[in-house]
Amino acid sequence: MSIQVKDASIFYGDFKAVEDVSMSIKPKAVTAFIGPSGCGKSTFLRTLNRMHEVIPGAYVDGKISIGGQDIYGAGVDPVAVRRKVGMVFQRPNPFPTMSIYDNVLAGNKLNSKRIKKAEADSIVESALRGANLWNEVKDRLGKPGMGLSGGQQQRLCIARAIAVQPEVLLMDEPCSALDPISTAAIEDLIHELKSDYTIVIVTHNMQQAARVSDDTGFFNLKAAGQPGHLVEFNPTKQMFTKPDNADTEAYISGRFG
Ligand SMILES: Nc1ncnc2c1ncn2[C@@H]1O[C@H](COP(=O)(O)OP(=O)(O)OP(=O)(O)O)[C@@H](O)[C@H]1O
Repeated sequence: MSIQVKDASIFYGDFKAVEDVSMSIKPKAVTAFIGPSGCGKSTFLRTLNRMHEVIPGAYVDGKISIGGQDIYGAGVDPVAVRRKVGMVFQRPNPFPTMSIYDNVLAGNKLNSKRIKKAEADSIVESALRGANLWNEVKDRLGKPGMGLSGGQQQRLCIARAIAVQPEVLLMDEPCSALDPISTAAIEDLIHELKSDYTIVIVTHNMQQAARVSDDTGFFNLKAAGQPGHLVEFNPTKQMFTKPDNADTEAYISGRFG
């Protein structure tokens, strides 16, 4: 599903963290957000599934539509939005007391009343296959999710996110806690997942943005304490070879940030 953002400004109480962002995110493609610390990448990402507003006093101005639906429209249930727009966080966060099997199903159990065993087994297998984890865990599905390596835990969290069949996957620095081999596994997975999902990823790693994304948005801050804004949004290839903006060029060539 495509995501259309029009004049979004994002607040924490009186503090405007992000100002006037407009962009069009393509369906079944990977879009990366880059930019220096504090420019509002994560804040903006969390507005795409209404996670921002769980912080008291936090709100969004402007319009955000996903697949044509205004997700902040009157009567829209934020829980339904979050079901459609899944999220994977920086640190793998499997539920510590749950088995691998139950971790994958955690979202489904919240959403629906009862799932038959055969259906549950099939959801678990296809989500774990989708997350490239099945072969590593199929013989120990009843063991705790916490017993996996960091990279496996992150793939388990991706399996949990895709088990509810979302349309969009948001990833907030999904590799920042991982070693290079696990990072490569997640990047390969992102590449495969984009044939089924619209993926938006925040990353500090510009090489990663260049490797995994089709489009890139560069966010920046005019000065500390000022709101972040979107400087440039372009196909990744162009962004990393011939950016439109001099500040983008300075950032990607490592002159600041
Ligand atoms: N819960 C919060 N309450 C108040 N202000 C916040 C909160 N979370 C973030 N901010 C502020 O909003 C601004 C944007 O932060 P955000 O974490 O979105 O930036 P970022 O670009 O993702 O940074 P980083 O790359 O360091 O993760 C910062 O000024 C930050 O201090």
